[in-house]
Amino acid sequence: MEHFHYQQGELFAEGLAAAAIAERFGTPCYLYSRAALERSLDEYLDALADRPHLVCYAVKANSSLAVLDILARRGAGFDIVSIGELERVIAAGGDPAKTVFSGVGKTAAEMARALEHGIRCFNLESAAELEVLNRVAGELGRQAPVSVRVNPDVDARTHPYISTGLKENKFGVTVDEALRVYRRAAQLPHISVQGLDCHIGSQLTELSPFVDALRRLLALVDQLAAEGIALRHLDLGGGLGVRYRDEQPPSVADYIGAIREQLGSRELELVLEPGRSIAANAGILLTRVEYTKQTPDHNFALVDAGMNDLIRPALYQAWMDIRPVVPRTDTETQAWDVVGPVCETADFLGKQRELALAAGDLLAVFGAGAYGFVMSSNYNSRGRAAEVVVDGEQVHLARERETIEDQLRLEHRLPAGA
Ligand SMILES: Cc1ncc(COP(=O)(O)O)c(C=O)c1O
Ligand SMILES: N[C@@H](CCCC[NH3+])C(=O)O
Repeated sequence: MEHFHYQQGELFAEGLAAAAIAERFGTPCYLYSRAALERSLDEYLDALADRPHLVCYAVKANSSLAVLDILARRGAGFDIVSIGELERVIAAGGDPAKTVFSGVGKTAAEMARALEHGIRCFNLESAAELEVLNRVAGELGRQAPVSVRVNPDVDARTHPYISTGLKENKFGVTVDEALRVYRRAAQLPHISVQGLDCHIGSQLTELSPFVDALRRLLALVDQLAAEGIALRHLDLGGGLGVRYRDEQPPSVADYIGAIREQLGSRELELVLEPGRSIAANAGILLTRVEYTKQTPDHNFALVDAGMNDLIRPALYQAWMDIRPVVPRTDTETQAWDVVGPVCETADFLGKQRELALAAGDLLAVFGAGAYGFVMSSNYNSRGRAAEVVVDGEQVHLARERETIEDQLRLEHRLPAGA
């Protein structure tokens, strides 16, 4: 059974009516399905069960403590890009020893904290970062485990803002530079070379860019081995796409199958960093229509979720499915622009959507479990949405709706007389 499904004329999240959840927690509200999260993680774990592997869920996709907790209990490791994400992993019960640290701008303080927690690996993105890490590890009397993130220069054929593996992107180092970085790393006293890393972009809907990147990586693995630098793992990053509209991304099983075919009999542990493919379709955003406004050429449905709550449509012109929570039969279907209350023309969730709706109706935005709440902001002094997890017939509040008091708590007027 789908975790979000229509039954008796209304939307259910697992065993609960979405309308009742919206009533209880208010809108806008993010809703995550525990079973959906577990199922998507299991697809990775099952496909890799008979070979050395570590699935490091990319925390950036959805860093809710409740979500991390669910995935940690199910056996996930984590891919982090800041020390804040590591603190979340730890607070959620995740294991630092199963955590890899990516990102182009790690600070010395972040490195020190990650070393103290004993993370599994640093994915280095530059030669300069290697020197800083060696120094920090030396000061702490530790060995820092590292991989070098290679930018294989393959076209991920995705939105330009989320492509990361082209030579013009800021991520990783070229294959030639990687060789130099590994040679240097092998000589440094506080560095322990562990693996090779790459991540070529997000929302990939074809296998060929992954396979091309992997071939280039394996050639480098062989070259390093010939120089006496043996690697323990290969980290292929994340990036597998999901279906938002009519995309046809490969299944997790086919994706892993293609990787396994290239790996052949190599013993290397395979590390993956999936984010979107674990979380996107495990979440929806519930929002209520506050007003409708019809002009001679446009129908606007003004909803209570804005671009500050869900920025993907505004930022990438991303198409996300919008459906009524309780579909009506008493109004005709028309093309609606579903727009938020924020003072920006880009503040829309969807345009020209064929819907039958009226003020007061609830809408659900699908595929909102990844890069949804995590990219939200307080723009227009709006409080961030509540997050809840549905678990069978139970519902847990994962994050309270943010109030203006929460926002004001960190701020100060100038002192009197200033
Ligand atoms: C280094 C790294 N790993 C993993 C991911 C997760 O990617 P996705 O959510 O597309 O699986 C990202 C984001 O694109 C990333 O930058
Ligand atoms: N935030 C992007 C994905 C970026 C991936 C980050 N490495 C999205 O919503 O599609």
